[in-house]
This record gives sequence, C-alpha cells and structure tokens, in this order.
Amino acid sequence: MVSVRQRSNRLPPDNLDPLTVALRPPPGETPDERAARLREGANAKAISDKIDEQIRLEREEINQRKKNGDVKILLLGQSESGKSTTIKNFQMLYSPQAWRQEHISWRAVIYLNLVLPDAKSPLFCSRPIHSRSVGPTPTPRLAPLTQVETLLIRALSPENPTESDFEATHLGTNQPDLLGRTKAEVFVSASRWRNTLKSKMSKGSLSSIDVPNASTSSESGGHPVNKPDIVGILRTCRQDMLDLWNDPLVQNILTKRRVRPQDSSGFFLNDISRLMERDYLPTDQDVLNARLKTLGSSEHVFRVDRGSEKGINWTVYDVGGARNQRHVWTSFFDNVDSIIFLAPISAFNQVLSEDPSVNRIADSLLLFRAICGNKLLQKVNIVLFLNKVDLLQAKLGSGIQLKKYMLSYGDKPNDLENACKYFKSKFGAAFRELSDVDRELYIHFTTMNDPKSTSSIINNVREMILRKALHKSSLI
Ligand SMILES: Nc1nc2c(ncn2[C@@H]2O[C@H](COP(=O)(O)OP(=O)(O)OP(=O)(O)O)[C@@H](O)[C@H]2O)c(=O)[nH]1
Ligand SMILES: [Mg+2]
Repeated sequence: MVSVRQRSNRLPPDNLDPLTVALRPPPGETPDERAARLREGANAKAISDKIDEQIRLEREEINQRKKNGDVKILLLGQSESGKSTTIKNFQMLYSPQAWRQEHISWRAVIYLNLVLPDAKSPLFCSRPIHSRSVGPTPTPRLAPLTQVETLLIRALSPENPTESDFEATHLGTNQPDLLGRTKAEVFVSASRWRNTLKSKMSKGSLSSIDVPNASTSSESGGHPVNKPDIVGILRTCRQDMLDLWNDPLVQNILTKRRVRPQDSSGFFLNDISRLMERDYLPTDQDVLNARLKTLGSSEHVFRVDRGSEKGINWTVYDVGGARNQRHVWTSFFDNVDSIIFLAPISAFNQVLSEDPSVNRIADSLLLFRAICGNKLLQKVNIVLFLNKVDLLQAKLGSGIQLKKYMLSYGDKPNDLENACKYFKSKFGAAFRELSDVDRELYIHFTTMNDPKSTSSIINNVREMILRKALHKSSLI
C-alpha cells in the first residue's frame, strides 16, 4: 500500500515503460475514486485468475487424456442410416494413408454389391414382376453371378467359419430373385472382414479379384482352375446385366412403382464398365457408396496431430444398427463423451428390412427417444445427423408426398426446406422431452457420402466434442 501511494505521488521518470504509465493512477484521484479503482482491479484480477485456472485445468486434462485416455464417440442409428459411412469420413480426414491403403479391399465388397444388389435393383428381380409375367424373362446367361456371389461371400468370411460367422454372412430375406435365388443380405463381422481378406490375399488363396493387372482371365482361358477368375466371370455377364438394366420394360415397371434403384445403397450398375477394368482400384466415392452391413462392433482410433489436440486419441465406435444387433449398444455407454446419432430422413416412405410393418422414420424416432431417455447417457451430449438429405431432396422433387407418410406434416409445402424443419422439430422435441437440462443437442443436415460437404461438419463436431469433453472434466 505504502509503496503504491509513494509511487502515485511521484512523477514517473521519462523513460518509464508504457504499461507502467498506463497503470498509473490518474492525477488528483480522490480516496473514493482510488477505492473504486482498486476494487475494479481486484475484480479484473479475480476474472483473469479464473481464466488462468481454466486454462491450467484444460492443459492438465489434455495431459491426462494423453496419458491414459482419449475422447470416445459412439455412432448409433438404425441399419443403413450411415454410421459406417461416417467412420469412412473420419478415416478419410484423419487417417488418409490407411484409408487409401484399404481401397483395394473394398473391391470385393463393390463386386458383391453389383451381383447381390438391393431388393429394388433390376438384378434383384422381385416376385411380383415374375409372377405377373410382365417383366423380362430371367436370362440364364446371368446364372454365373450366383457363383461370383458365393465366391465373394466366401472371400469376406473367415477361413474356418464358426456357426455364428456362417449365420452372419447369410442372413436373408428369403425372397427369390429372377434367377430363382434366395436373396441373402450380407453381414460381415465389422472388425474381421478386412483382416480376413488381407490374410487370404497374402496367402494367395483368393481368386483373381486381388490381382490388378492380372494377365489371366476366363476370356483368355488362362486362369488357374483353383483360383476362379471373378472379374472374368463378371465380364462375361456385363452385357446381360446392362441389357437388363436398360430394358425399357424394366425401366417402365420401376418408374411406375416410383422405384429408383440408382438411389439405393451400393448401386454400381451405372459404373459397370469402369468396375470391369482389370486394374480397377475403387475411388474414394466408390468406397463411400459401397454397402456392407455391420455385424457386432468395430473400434477406430484417430489422432488429430495439431495444436493443443496433439496426442489425443479419438476412439470412435461403429455398431450394427439392425434390430438383431442393437443389444450390444449398451456395453459402449460407459464413459462415452458424445453420441453421434444418425437418422436417414429420406426413409420416410420406407420400411425396415427386418420388419416390413415398421416405417423407418418411426423406428429412428423410437430409437432416438430410447437413447435420449437412457439413464446411463443422461449427461451425454448428442450430435444428431439428419442424414441422406440428397435422397430426401430427390424424393420430394420427384413428387413423393411427405404428408402421405407423416400425417403430422399437414399441408406444408412438399419441399426440402419445410421437410428439414419438420424433422428437426420432431427430433428436437423428443430430445427436450426426455433430457436433463444440462446437456445439449447439436443437429446437422448431412449427406454422408458427399465428402466435400461432410468434412467441415465433421471438423466442427469434433472440435465441439473436445471442448465439451474438456469442460466436463474440468467441472468434475
Ligand atoms: N445417397 C446417400 N447415401 C448414403 C448417405 N449416407 C450413407 N449412404 C449410403 O447408405 C448405405 C448404408 O450406409 P452404412 O454407413 O453402411 O449404414 P450403417 O448405418 O452402418 O448400417 P448398418 O451397418 O447396417 O448398421 C451405404 O451404401 C452408403 O453409401 C447419404 O447421405 N446419401
Ligand atoms: Mg455399418
């Protein structure tokens, strides 16, 4: 105190530094003014100390996480909502090298998507077309596709499959296709298929799908008998597949039924010529579009090596979203920093493949309510990706009426803006009804297979999750 008074009463020497000059009490200060100034100073110091303390805690927390932990994110949502596609976006952004190295493995999956297509595809010719005899007669020349399908499923399955592995890869809908085949939906163990494929490739026990630039083909007749040439077989069927797809009768039926196979998951018929190239290597977009149902769960660890985030591990869990896969979800609820919930809002006119009596939006809403109301997650912030906006836009644009499926939509215009608002308010209301006050919901409209629009969303979400995770642990 004394020294302050002494200093304040003396004129500073000319060479005093500017900060000292700025902090100097005003000349002629009264005792009251002085007391007020000191109070203000004390308040400012308290605020500054608090900020310093927060920074210190954040640093400590970062160091702590560096030492023994990471940020944990859990992806949830019904089957085909886009969880695994979200993981692919994370990989593309944060593990670009590993992401590119994996492209070759996706080749088998893409071929499988081509020969074992979605139920809406012309290659998966449905019973009604067949029974009414209005569709094209199945061409026996497409029969080899069954062999390709078997070979590819075998390639993606473990060498000595257990009973559950077998079931896993052959769960089906039991509807016959035009070739008289029973459609099986292919699930593979999320954590195992790539390793399985890699190990078979390295042992050379796989067919020639793994050999880009292979000189042997069924056309040249030169491939070894014990290594069936998948690309060769596919090439012999290419024209027949295209003929079926381009058949005016098929197109007519699809139009009448308002079915657009090109909008469904894993549709590669339009790319068939490119896919049949001997040295075909899937592009980023091909991998994002490829469809493989997740069985069980998989863990993906990323590092964002920049700024204060250096050294933090991001662990993102992907789980299967089909009804028979959801029982494992709760085992991931412990210590999760954030949930990313995906709801495909284009699915308003679709039903679950596991249960055709359930509308897919109704299922998504029920699931979302269950997650919001879960006691273990009551403090966890939720990021909601209202996904497949591109398909929603295409559907509304083609005249499909949202109000026909969602009665509460009422007479609002059937356009993207109103539809997005509607879904946002529906999910938002569920969150508010079932949440504690002290957590937040962040809603984004996404098209997960469009990496350009997705990268900034993922970056923002990641930064927000880190901020919240750090804040939460500084409060504990
Ligand atoms: N058009 C379009 N397709 C998308 C979008 N997001 C994902 N897909 C496609 O939808 C399909 C299913 O996506 P996945 O990520 O495999 O779905 P999932 O939620 O992991 O499904 P499960 O593993 O069965 O739980 C894939 O073929 C994706 O390419 C999107 O925003 N628009
Ligand atoms: Mg998946």
